[in-house]
Amino acid sequence: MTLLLVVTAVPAEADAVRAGLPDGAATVVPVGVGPAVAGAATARLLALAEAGGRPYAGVVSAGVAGGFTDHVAVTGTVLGSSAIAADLGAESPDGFIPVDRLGMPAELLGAGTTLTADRDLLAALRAGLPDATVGPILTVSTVTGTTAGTAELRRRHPDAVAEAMEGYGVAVAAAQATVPFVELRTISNPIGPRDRAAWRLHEALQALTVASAALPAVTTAGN
Ligand SMILES: O=C(O)c1cccc(C(=O)CC[C@H]2O[C@@H](n3cnc4c(=O)[nH]cnc43)[C@H](O)[C@@H]2O)c1
Repeated sequence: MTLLLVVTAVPAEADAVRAGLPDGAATVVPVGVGPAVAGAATARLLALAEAGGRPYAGVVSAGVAGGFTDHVAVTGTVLGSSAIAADLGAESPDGFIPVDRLGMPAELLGAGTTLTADRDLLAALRAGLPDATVGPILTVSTVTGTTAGTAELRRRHPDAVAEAMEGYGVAVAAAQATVPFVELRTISNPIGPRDRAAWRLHEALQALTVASAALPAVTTAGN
């Protein structure tokens, strides 16, 4: 039987996912914070599974996230239609330039700054989570924490529903291993001026447990 790999940033998120899953429904691993460490760790897990003759059927980047509150409420659930590397590029006097518009050779850019979720995995999760908000999820290396930063992201990505720190890195690892990818997040805080004390982590982790009950359907998607 092929298995699903669910990667989270921190152990508390992994525990929340496991609490919503039947035993053995997925391998759940906290791989660390940020796109680089999450991508590298996910790539290693995928390669080891493949080398062992038991490749994963899909990879889910799961956890809590900051939400664009015009799209989703705090404690709500979001599904990523794509993972966008929102701060990979260059600043200029005329504004931010995404890395795929810097004139570099295409072969150096992989799939570019936007990686689309696997259609079948996304459809399976949408079916199980009809109240989830679906849209692009931004991946940032720096948590947005000002009104100006929020407005700038909003201007550049008006359809984005949330930001987190791992999705794009995990998506790159999945794409290079040709394993389907999707991102599932619950909202712990609004994106905006930093107010860490107001994060509703406990409720977001509870929501993550509830949402994770939809994950077993993902294993059969597309088969
Ligand atoms: O301290 C705890 O108990 C605890 C429990 C669960 C999660 C955490 C985190 O610190 C999660 C970090 C993780 O969350 C994502 N995240 C959440 N909000 C945002 C945001 O506004 N902007 C970007 N990322 C966000 C991110 O993926 C982090 O890796 C602590």
